[in-house]
Amino acid sequence: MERMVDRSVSAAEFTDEAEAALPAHAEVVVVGGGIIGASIAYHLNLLGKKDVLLLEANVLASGTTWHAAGLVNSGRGSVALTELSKYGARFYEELDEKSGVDVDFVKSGSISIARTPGRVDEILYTRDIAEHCGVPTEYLTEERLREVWPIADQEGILGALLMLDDGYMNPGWASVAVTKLAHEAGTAVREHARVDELLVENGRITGVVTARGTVTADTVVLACGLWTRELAAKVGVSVPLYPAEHVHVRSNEVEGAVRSLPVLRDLDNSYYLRHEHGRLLVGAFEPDGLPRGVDEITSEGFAEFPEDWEHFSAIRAAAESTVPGLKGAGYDRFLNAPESFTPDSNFIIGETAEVDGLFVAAGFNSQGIIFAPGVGKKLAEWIVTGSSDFASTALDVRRFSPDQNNRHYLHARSVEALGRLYAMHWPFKQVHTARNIRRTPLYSRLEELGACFGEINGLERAFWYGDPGTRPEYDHSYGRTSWFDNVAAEHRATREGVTLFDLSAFAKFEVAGPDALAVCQRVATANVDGPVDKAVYTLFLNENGTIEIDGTITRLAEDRFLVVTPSFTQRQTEMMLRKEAKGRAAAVFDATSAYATIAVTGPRSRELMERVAPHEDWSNEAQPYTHGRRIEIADGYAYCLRVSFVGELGYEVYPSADLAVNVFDALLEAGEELGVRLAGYHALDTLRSEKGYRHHGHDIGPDVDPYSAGLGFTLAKDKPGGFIGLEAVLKLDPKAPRLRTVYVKLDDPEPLFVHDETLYCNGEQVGRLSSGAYGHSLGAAVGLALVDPGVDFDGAFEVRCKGVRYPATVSRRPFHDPTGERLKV
Ligand SMILES: NCCCC(=O)O
Repeated sequence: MERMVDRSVSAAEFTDEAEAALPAHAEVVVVGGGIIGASIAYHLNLLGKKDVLLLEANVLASGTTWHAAGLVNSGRGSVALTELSKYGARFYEELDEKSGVDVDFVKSGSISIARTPGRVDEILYTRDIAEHCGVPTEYLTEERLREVWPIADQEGILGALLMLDDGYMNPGWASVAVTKLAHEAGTAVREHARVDELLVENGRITGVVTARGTVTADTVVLACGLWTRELAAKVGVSVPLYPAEHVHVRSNEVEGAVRSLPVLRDLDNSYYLRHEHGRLLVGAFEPDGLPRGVDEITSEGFAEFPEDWEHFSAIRAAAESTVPGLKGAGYDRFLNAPESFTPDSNFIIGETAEVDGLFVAAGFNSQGIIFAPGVGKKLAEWIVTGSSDFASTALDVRRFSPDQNNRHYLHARSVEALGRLYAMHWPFKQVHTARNIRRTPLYSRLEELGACFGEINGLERAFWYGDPGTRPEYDHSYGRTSWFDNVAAEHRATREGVTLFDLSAFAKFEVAGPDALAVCQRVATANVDGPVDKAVYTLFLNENGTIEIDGTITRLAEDRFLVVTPSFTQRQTEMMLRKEAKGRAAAVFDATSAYATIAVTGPRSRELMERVAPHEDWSNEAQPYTHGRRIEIADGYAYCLRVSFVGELGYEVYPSADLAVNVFDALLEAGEELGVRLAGYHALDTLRSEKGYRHHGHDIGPDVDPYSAGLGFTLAKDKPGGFIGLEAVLKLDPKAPRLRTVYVKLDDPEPLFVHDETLYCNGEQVGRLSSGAYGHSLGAAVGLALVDPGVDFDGAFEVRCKGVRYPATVSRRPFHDPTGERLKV
């Protein structure tokens, strides 16, 4: 039976109810009968949700799933994603037996080959992370590669990593198998039931309207692939994803193409090879993808685009050069079909900011098969418990700016989205499409002054500054880059003199009105009922008691608060504040773009402030640490907070956007004699790593509770009215946290941290680096780690970087200024 790319799969395989009338109500409606929707429904059933309805516009698996290549690949760039893919690989291995459907899972393993030294570094990092997660790997010698992939020409191959538990299977039948399991566990399945509208009342989802009638629901999950954006947009919900062409072709029979042949990824040449019936499938992840608007997709199911051999020619040439047997074999199928891609190439899951009870799982960037089981499980838990419990920050639907949902922007970005999967994942790698869309008020000035920009959340930020007279450009490496010394100089200037950082990307909200205090008290763990002009560092928890956001709240007046949080939590912060403000006498105003934020930082920052704002008293008494005030500065006024994210004396100045350039220029001019320098986000990261300040999305997130993060001091458990997550927190024992946050420094000054390195104590794995950077003052890589709480602090520590274990020093206290003296001078 020809089952790959099979268009005959349907719920008819296991039920005759697929065309039956729709129920009037379901507790959860899952929209989309592909493998993602099926997995969500099934995992909901496993958690005890039995009233689940799965709606498919066409027949099962007729969206993106049918033309997937069915690759099962657990090698990922982070522990969080590897845990999800590991779950997927194990799930598929058992799927035949569990479901009674032959999904043809072949545990062949998969190999990533490296043709450049940088790629060798990358696969070594992938191996470190895999092994951290208990995923077996083998770094192949030339001889072993010849043994497992005898039909490849090894010319130009510098390294190869075999992931032993990987493989491939039939995606359409896997989708049927999972839907069948869900059906047996309680899910009602309906085909030819396209959802046309979502019903929303008072900010909450109440149901769906389909071609076959209306179904009311408490929760709706959109798992309908590239159609998700348009459906969500109908109710004002932003889900930025965009379709692009994705191609795989199948050769005629090739000698040596056998079932047991591992999937081969030639990442540097942007293609993969997998066996199929004695033939080879060649799949393309070309750097110059071809985006297509939804209006170009004319078919509701089994959508395809025409063959385009010309666009495919570079991939074909590369594949035929690696596998000489492919040359002349000819091809019997060219499959070109749409998949959906997101602006940052991570998929999109979670509850939407705009509509309560409306969840999303879409934009899988061609990785839907491997992630379907893990995402199904995690999203089902999220729905049932009300919040995520894993490191989902980088996947959360709320991470985007609403502007990133613009179709012109998405089209431009999607050109590179496909290729990003196989492109080098250099540390600090930047996107090159759809740039300069959102800029801070200081952007042009910073550009003139040599800023090298990076993009996060669609917003340009100054990451580092080039030498005068040069045009700063990123080069990339897993080792030291050409701009390493520039960052070092910015770092040292901050520790020793004074620097300016443009931190205008911060999300900023004003909460005002008689109930403003009540709103802020509910969302914040800290007690913000302090004196006017006092800033408080706080966490925002979810009901499960883990961390959603961190930031500062400053009381501007009795009834007015300034909430400042990380840039990519802007939507989430807004959602939390608005939810609490609902029905209360409080207004929430998103002031993110209304104000710039200029951080004036370093031991000489006071001197600079004295010069630029001479009418103010800059003594410690007049403005102690963590206090704010309105100051007369340059040619106007601005709010000024005495806080710091780098561990030095410092001020954050918040001029209105229209005054920002004036204030910035005045700071530069006044600072000239003091040797003021500009500094960017990379220096910010090196500085805060030495100081041990947590970075949201790495050291803290929904997988970490306040005690594990070492942030128990932010919990005002006795404050009137409590806070979101208090009940869950009260169940935790502060003296016996689940994990512990510690500070780690390598003894050897040479190696660099990338992400998620494994920490060992006395030879045993005890945790991982949650973030790290080069500590230019300390002269070595430095970071934070989440470790087993019982770790032996007197033990011998090591950190694994690219397969080598380096001795490390682990401390309970930050390495830089542990008592905070430098902040309070
Ligand atoms: N959908 C194709 C997946 C490609 C890969 O996992 O390498």
